[in-house]
Amino acid sequence: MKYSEQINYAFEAKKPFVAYKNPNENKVHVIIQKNDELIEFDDFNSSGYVFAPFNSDEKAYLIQPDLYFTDEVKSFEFDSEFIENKEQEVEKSTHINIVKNAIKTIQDTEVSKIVVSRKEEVSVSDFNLLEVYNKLMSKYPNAYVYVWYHPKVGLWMGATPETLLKVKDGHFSTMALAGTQAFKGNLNPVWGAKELEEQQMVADFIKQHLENVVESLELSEVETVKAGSLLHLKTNITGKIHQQKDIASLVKLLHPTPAVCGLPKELSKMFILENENYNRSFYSGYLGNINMNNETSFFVNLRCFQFINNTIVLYVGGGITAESIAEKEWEETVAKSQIIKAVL
Ligand SMILES: C=C(O[C@H]1C=CC=C(C(=O)O)[C@@H]1O)C(=O)O
Repeated sequence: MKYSEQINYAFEAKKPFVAYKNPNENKVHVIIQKNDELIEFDDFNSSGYVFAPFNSDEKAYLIQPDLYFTDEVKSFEFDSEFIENKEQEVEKSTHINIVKNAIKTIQDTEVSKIVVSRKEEVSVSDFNLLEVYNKLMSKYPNAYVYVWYHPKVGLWMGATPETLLKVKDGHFSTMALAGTQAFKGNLNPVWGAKELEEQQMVADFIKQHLENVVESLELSEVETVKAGSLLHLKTNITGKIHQQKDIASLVKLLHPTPAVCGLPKELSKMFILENENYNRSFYSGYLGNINMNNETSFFVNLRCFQFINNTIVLYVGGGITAESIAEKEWEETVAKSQIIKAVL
């Protein structure tokens, strides 16, 4: 079956579906649900495709795999149109104020990191779902690239560099991803103290929280990874779990990770909910298949956007620590927004 035809068919017929491509894989996986029932996800023993929001108090959904197939991805050539960043003085000063507020909170309280994010709207006159999805796949081959649709929720797309949790045959893997700088041709650049510390906090958090609940755990050396035009720092964390049913507790421990929320988790989450001035919805939530082919693989919903009424709403954020400079944090979100705008 051809993924392009099936995606177009499901979208036009208003059937819930998801298509995704794993990092560095040359095939698209497609899951289509027969009816348009909106199924809430709250049982980690279920099987299908999970789409969960940042705030676990809001609803997560499951797409049932009534039809599941994979299809080869062809290679595509696209001209990259560059969408100019228009002046965003109001958005910029709002974001900078929230970042300054986060820095002050970090200086004055026990909070050590807060991820501050924002959304940005871009009007698109002729949005072609398949064309944009193909562009995302061809431009970001080492990302997890998905398009998710439910007629009662909406359309989301993204190309994320971050794994939340993978579990297969009693083995798990996750990652501590944080720190950002522009890629300028060098895959081994020098990293600043702020970025190294920010990433170390994420790795420490994951290690501390998982080591008491898993059978074994190993951390790799920190490495630099490329995500589109950006570089991040990453530690791979792998090991064994005691039992398959541990997946629920691992996800609850990890989500939202300090790469998208902060430290400590509850206080930084409270800051975000009180200060960001918008609802993150599914941005910085997680998504992926659960218990399909004996495998669960969840990714963090980053570098993503929603399509509503001829408008793209894209979501970007960055980790704030005591060392942050507000202006630079704004620029980091502008660079992250370009990853999406490059395919529109
Ligand atoms: C929160 C985002 O990125 C996270 C992942 C990698 C690097 C990040 C950073 O450098 O701040 C963020 O923690 C986002 O892209 O919206």
